Amino acid sequence: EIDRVCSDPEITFDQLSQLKYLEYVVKETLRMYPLATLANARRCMRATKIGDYQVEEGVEVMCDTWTLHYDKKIWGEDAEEFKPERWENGEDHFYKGGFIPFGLGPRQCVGMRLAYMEEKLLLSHILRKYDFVPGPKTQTPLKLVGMRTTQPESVWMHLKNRD
Ligand code: HEM
Repeated sequence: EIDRVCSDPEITFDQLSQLKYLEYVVKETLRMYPLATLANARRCMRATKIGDYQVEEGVEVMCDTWTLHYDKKIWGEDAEEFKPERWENGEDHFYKGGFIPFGLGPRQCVGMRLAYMEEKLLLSHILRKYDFVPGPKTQTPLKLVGMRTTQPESVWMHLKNRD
């Protein structure tokens, strides 16, 4: 896909928008590894009821993004598998609010579009020249570390020249 769409040395914004499969890969990665889950906490400003739960003013409420992102009722029996194809029918195909790596609502991550663009741009430049190949030091599954944001403990990969 990248070879077909990005034929010039420079990669444009329009070309990035055409990289649909790469977008599915990025989304699927953010589903399986949501890296900033503590960021979408909220403080209740006025006592209210959410479903069966009474929430008092001042209480901090946090959604468990990890559980949501692996919920088989939303994603299907293959929720544990890395499957970019599941995004082919668009995001609206899933339960709204089931995918929240950037939070949701008026305070949703203001950098979301920039983050998508950066990830796609960087990956396209690398993948045009190299294949990622696992080596003896590659950690599988990834061991995540961190609290407010998480990242893999190590990411050892070999870059194999595609020429
Ligand atoms: C993959 C990358 C990123 C992830 C997963 C991420 C995730 C998040 C999450 C979960 C929130 C909380 C949203 C909520 O409360 O509903 C947030 C907020 C925020 N993010 Fe990001 N973010 C990313 C990249 C960025 C970038 C690149 C920028 C800026 C250049 C940025 C700036 C912000 C700011 C300013 C807020 C606070 C927004 C507000 O409270 O109105 N983020 N982000």
